[in-house]
Amino acid sequence: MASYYDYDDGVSHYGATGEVGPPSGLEHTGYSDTDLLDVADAEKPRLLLMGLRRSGKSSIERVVFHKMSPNETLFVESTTKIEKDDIISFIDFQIWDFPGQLDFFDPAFDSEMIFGQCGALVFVIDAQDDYLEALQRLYMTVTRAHKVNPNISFEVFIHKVDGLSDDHKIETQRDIHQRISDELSDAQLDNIHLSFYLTSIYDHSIYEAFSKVIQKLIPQLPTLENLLNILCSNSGIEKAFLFDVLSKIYIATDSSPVDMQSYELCSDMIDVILDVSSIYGISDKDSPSSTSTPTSPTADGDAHALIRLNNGMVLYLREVNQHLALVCLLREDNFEKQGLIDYNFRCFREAILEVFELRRKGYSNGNGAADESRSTGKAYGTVEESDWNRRRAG
Ligand SMILES: Nc1nc2c(ncn2[C@@H]2O[C@H](COP(=O)(O)OP(=O)(O)OP(=O)(O)O)[C@@H](O)[C@H]2O)c(=O)[nH]1
Repeated sequence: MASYYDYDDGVSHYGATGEVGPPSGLEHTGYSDTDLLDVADAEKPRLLLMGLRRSGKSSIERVVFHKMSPNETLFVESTTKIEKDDIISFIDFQIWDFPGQLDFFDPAFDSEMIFGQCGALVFVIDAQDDYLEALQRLYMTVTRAHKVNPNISFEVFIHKVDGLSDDHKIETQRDIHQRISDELSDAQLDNIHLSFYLTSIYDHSIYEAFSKVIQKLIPQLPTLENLLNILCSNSGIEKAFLFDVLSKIYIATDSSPVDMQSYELCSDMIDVILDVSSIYGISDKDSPSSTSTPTSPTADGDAHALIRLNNGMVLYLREVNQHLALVCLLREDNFEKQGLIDYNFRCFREAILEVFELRRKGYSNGNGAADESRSTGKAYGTVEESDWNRRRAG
């Protein structure tokens, strides 16, 4: 049975009742110093968080992956060393949070090692501040990283936009895009592609942006989208999201356009279910079949929930496995055939598990997938609980 879990730092986390230490889903190693890289770290896909001091890098990481409330980030201390964070969830990767005052010309700065296995580089710009210096740093970072590893995807978060009017947001994004594109084009580096996102930790925009960043690291994305499309068209579902429950990042959605309101509703539903199940659900110890420490909201790993909205729509959540949940939005009329929807969901779940099972086998046999992961920085999801336990023990 899952519950919110309090670390010493008072941050709420999703984990298993009665566990001592970090919850099974999310572990913060909090170690520093690049010299201590071990082999396992070197193999994990890496996501770098860079930007000037106080731009909001650590806050983003804490809010998205450690459930810190946005207001608490006011007290986050400045990062002085590279902080690595193992995200052991459905998406198994490492986040490296860099200090703002990073010096690229320091001989200790090993570009090859840092950018070599990087899948994505997220550069955070404080939109409430003068951003000219940040743009210079962005240019320097992108050109250096691209030289070492041309496969990195560059993601620019134009951050703290909660303090800006809608017009100002658009104008800032346009200006930043224009300036950096001009600089890259002057240096004949037009082949470097940057993606821009308007973000704030005070709303869902940061989750939405991170979802898109992470999706680029998931090689199975087209298959997942296809499966979701098939599910939606055969079950009368208007919109479906496949969520990583721990982070509330959606790892895939069907191909109909994402509208922010539907996304927010589906994402909020996960919070509601976790909160309710942590208070009223069956505890892990109560379950006779309980042998391990599942992060599933129910003992049998088959959680589902339904919320009827006052506009004739229904929100329906089904647990896929301990890390993933499907949340969909459909018309109440279509929900009359719930049996059909549930049957289709079971087929969908089997297909998803098969996709990742194949990948996992490739990964653990070392027959190509792992090598591919190392060179592209892609994240390989796995589904077997035993596998998770093995990794945690390691
Ligand atoms: N208004 C607003 N403030 C934010 C947002 N994100 C972060 N902040 C604030 O920005 C300040 C700096 O955040 P940090 O996360 O420490 O910034 P950092 O980039 O990690 O800073 P260094 O560790 O010094 O490099 C904190 O006071 C946060 O509360 C946001 O989306 N909106």
